Amino acid sequence: MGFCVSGTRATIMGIGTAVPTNVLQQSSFSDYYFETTNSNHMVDLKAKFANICEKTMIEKRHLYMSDEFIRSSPSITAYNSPSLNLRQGLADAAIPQLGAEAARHAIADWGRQASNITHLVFCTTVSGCMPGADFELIKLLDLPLSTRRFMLYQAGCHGAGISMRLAKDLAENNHGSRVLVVCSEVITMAFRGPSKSHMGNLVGQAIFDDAAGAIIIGAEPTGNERPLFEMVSASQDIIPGTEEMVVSKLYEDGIVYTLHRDVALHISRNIEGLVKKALERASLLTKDWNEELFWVVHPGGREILDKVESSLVLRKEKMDVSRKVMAQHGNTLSSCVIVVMDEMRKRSRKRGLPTAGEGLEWGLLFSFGPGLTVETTLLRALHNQEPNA
Ligand SMILES: CC(=O)CC(=O)SCCNC(=O)CCNC(=O)[C@H](O)C(C)(C)COP(=O)(O)OP(=O)(O)OC[C@H]1O[C@@H](n2cnc3c(N)ncnc32)[C@H](O)[C@@H]1OP(=O)(O)O
Repeated sequence: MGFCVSGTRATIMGIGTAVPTNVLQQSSFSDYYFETTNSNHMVDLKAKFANICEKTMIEKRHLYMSDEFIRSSPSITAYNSPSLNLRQGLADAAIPQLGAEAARHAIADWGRQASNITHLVFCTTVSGCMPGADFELIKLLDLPLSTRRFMLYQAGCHGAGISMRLAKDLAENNHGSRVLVVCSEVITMAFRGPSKSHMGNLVGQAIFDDAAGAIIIGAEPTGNERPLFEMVSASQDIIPGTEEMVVSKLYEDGIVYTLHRDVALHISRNIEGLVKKALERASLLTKDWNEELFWVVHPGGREILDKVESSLVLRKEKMDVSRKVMAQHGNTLSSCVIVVMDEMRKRSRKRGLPTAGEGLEWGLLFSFGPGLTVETTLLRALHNQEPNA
């Protein structure tokens, strides 16, 4: 069983992910963090941080920075110390490396040669240099020098949504094009010690982590391509009056962000309207959002998933995949929803379901970022990639 591809619409033809090998357990992270940042004297703050870590429902996280690097970099473990050179040096290497690993998996999943890629959209929330991570990726993957590149720095957690929307436009308007989207994130720029007067930093230290995600997007699949999802529509909205909710600035001591207590509240108050808008735009008359839709929601934090779920009156299992990715990876910024999509199609295949979208045809992908900005992608799951499905 499966659904047919409709004409020239962009489809997702391959997905890949990558994480660094250094794994931190969340249950012991407060001890590790306060020890390595020489902050054990801040007893009350440490207890508060341990409580936040527990409430995240994250189990483990992956970190590009090694234990040795963290312990030998006092300018990084301080709350604020000039450290941009050191941070940028690490990001210069990490962002393309991790992105290339995810891209190799996506290309293998797609099944065609890297030389068939025509466009590259590279996105990261951290780092900034020219020639950039997109340029490095061309070298690492030996992509054609004529690959048309788009580099998005300081993209935010909604970066995958932006990149996919751009890739959709490219794929649908350039006959035969195959767009490689890479979202690569490491928290190297923003890892810092605790401060009593900056709780948003502490929340971020408890949830943000490293991962890369890559996808291949193209229209009009050829015989040997087996698309997973069709991208029916892709849109962006700002939630009015929320620009102070998530703010990230680059200083000489790295990226400093503020996370307001009410991020989840604002997202959940607006999500129903955005769902309706996306469905109406496609003239989709779904009545039961539990029975008829699959959900790929950015795991920004436990509270965001909880509140989105309750405001849309979704059954708990509808957010299972986002929760699993959050538990196993934390919030990996822009790459997170790609990891969720990958997990969903793997789980669907394992369970023998007919589509990569938990057996359903229609689904919504949401990524959230500063602004607050919401990227909404309406997906149509085509078929499972299991050869005999
Ligand atoms: C949306 C985007 O732009 C993209 C992104 O992904 S950015 C990241 C967005 N994610 C977030 O902002 C995190 C969302 N928050 C959460 O998931 C949850 O609040 C959490 C897991 C961090 C904590 O769980 P919780 O159920 O709220 O725990 P709770 O016991 O109420 O709070 C723990 C403490 O942290 C404080 N706290 C939580 N979030 C805070 C924040 N953003 N700023 C300051 N303090 C905060 C609480 O006030 C509380 O303090 P006290 O101990 O003094 O009471």
